[in-house]
Amino acid sequence: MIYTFWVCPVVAAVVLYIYRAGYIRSGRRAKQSLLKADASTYDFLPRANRWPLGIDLLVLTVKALDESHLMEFFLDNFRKLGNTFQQAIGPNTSILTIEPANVEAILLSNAKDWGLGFRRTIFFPLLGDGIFLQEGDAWKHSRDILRPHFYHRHYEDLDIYRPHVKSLLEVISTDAIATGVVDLQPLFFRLTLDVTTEFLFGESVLSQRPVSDVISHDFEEAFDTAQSISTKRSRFQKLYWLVDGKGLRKACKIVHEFADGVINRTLTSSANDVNDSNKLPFLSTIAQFYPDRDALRGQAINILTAGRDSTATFLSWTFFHLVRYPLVMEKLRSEVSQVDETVAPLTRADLLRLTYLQNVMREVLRLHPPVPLISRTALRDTTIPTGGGPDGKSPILVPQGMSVLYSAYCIQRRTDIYGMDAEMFRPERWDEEPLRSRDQTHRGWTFLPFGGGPRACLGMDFSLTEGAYAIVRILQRFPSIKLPADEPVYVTGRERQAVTISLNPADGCRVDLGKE
Ligand code: HEM
Repeated sequence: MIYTFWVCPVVAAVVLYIYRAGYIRSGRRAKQSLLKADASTYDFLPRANRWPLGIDLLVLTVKALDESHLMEFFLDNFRKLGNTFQQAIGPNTSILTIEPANVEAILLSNAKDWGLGFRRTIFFPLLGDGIFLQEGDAWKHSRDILRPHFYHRHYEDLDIYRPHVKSLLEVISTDAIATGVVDLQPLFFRLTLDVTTEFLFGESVLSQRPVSDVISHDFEEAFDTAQSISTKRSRFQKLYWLVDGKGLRKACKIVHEFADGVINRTLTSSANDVNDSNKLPFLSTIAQFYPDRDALRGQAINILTAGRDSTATFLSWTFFHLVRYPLVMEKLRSEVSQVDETVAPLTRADLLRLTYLQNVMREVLRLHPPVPLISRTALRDTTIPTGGGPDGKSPILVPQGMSVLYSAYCIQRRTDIYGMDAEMFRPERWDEEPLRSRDQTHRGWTFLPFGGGPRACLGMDFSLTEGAYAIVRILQRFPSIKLPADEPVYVTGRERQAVTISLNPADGCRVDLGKE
């Protein structure tokens, strides 16, 4: 088992040392703060681990990861322990919650008390200094600079997606020639890479090309490796440095060299095209704010990561569900047959009018949010509003330095919020009360695939438009798409899942294109 070294004695000794030091410090601080705050201490929260240092929890977590059932494991813990509990693994004690009120406080009303914690240290070698890892004024500056590039008028006509979705349809047809069965997942990753690079650099890397561009494929491989090592590191928190620093450095070097090459090309061709500043690509416009090349590369890789992975994952889960729910597929197919690109090019507004499609996308994001778990770390002693005390309703004191994790995946499967059929893929639920009447953006902090508050996803509309357009075109081009005969079917949530930077179907998204 690849994670066996986690429990080797040397690691255990280091963990024990740091754990004791950390525990004593945070315990002292918590007691002092309690004098000031009318909140109950986290000590009384149900605990996911029983053994010291959370060795039992560590073993179970590693097993769940190995079996590709990590989110199911989290969900089981919430069902056993309640909506807010604590867990300790090694030196890290954290609180996990699926209370909408706690999420609202952390992301919005009390956001000033919360920071990104270890995210910056762990992901910096790959992502560099970009919006995902910045805080305070640096983050606000980036957000102000990047936000205007995401206005929907830039992609209202869908021109940015059109050629790449066309290439995707061609690749799917070619791949399907032999058996009629295709794994869409890797193809979606290339589609979203091509779209995002076009969006950022004004010129796509065209990774879907049949004669593969070796450099862009090396980049994809290195990008995946760097993300996977960084994600493993994030699970180790303070002990992140134990995980494959050499592999990470090697992969990051390839990613950075690739990004530098594309950035150089973009800036050189923009310099030759100074007359039409409206046509300057995203990157060239932001380059004036980031004369330092490392900073510019950082922003570019941040957007590239966000733009490629989550949208590809979202599309994979969409087809994963559609082929398993033929009635939904049929209803959706009937709706998308109302629009026809050969009559007039589709626009974003046309896609928004396809209401069943919008419901299907919401339902996919509910059951399989690409970012299933998010953490914030207390910048100072603070509280979350509910989950503590004997009745489980009092505020909870969170000492400075402690992390609170919320899981959109687990909140969005709560039966008291979504009904007893919360585990079922049923897009119709979005037309029913009370979901219909919830506010569109955060649905009362119970629908959080794009986060919330001031750091909510900047690319939400861009990715939903890309996803909607790709779904429509695939269904129109391949009207007989279905589940391959030999494909296993599990109850939703029991399928194998891979958790890297985003949540993916671990066995891909195989579909049978049937007779065209
Ligand atoms: C289905 C697709 C997507 C999902 C589910 C998603 C989800 C998220 C989530 C949950 C966050 C908040 C993270 C946090 O609170 O720590 C976020 C932030 C962000 N997303 Fe997305 N995202 C998607 C697509 C995109 C795309 C396509 C782009 C850009 C091309 C993008 C750009 C960003 C940026 C820049 C941030 C950082 C915002 C900040 O820190 O101020 N996202 N995304």
